Amino acid sequence: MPLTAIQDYFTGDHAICYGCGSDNAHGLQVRTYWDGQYGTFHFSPQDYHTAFPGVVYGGLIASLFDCHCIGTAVAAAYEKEGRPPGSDPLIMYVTANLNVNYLRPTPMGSELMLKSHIIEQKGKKTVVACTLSADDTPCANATVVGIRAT
Ligand SMILES: CCCCCCCCCCCCCCCC(=O)SCCNC(=O)CCNC(=O)[C@H](O)C(C)(C)COP(=O)(O)OP(=O)(O)OC[C@H]1O[C@@H](n2cnc3c(N)ncnc32)[C@H](O)[C@@H]1OP(=O)(O)O
Repeated sequence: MPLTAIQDYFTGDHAICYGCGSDNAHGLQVRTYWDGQYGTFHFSPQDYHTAFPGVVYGGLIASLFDCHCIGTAVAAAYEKEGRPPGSDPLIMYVTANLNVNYLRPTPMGSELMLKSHIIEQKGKKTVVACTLSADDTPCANATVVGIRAT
């Protein structure tokens, strides 16, 4: 597991994203740790992240999937090119498609774990799959299509 998340290499205009920008004080601060096979991210929902009593808001879950999977696509692209993360020329992806399945209510009060992996890397398109678990129980999964922007 790397000590530095891929998003910590993003600077300037690439660090303002609501989901993962380190310069966005109001953002979610998604951080993706890529080990060459899986991307991992832990998130603890706050009281205001609720949908109804005891259950995490689904839109928040979609946002976590979005930035974690795009971070996974970026990290995997650097690896595929045999370059250190963050090295020039900068690699960035945007989201073309985000598909979420809510499998069961995601409980408030537990740390959430997102685990992602690459389904496809072809040309400028990368497809990433991800599962979100609470207390080792999968609560949602997603597929994200990322398109290389830079
Ligand atoms: C400064 C400038 C750089 C900025 C760099 C960003 C920096 C950021 C830093 C932080 C990171 C944040 C991460 C947050 C993630 C977001 O929130 S990003 C914001 C939300 N997303 C957007 O605003 C994207 C809006 N959409 C677009 O700009 C364009 O539709 C896209 C996504 C670039 C694709 O357009 P395109 O390049 O013309 O794509 P095209 O050549 O037609 O298709 C390429 C491939 O993608 C597939 N594809 C295209 N669209 C779709 C789709 N909707 N569904 C499925 N597949 C699709 C095609 O089928 C094709 O597949 P193959 O035939 O190659 O197998």
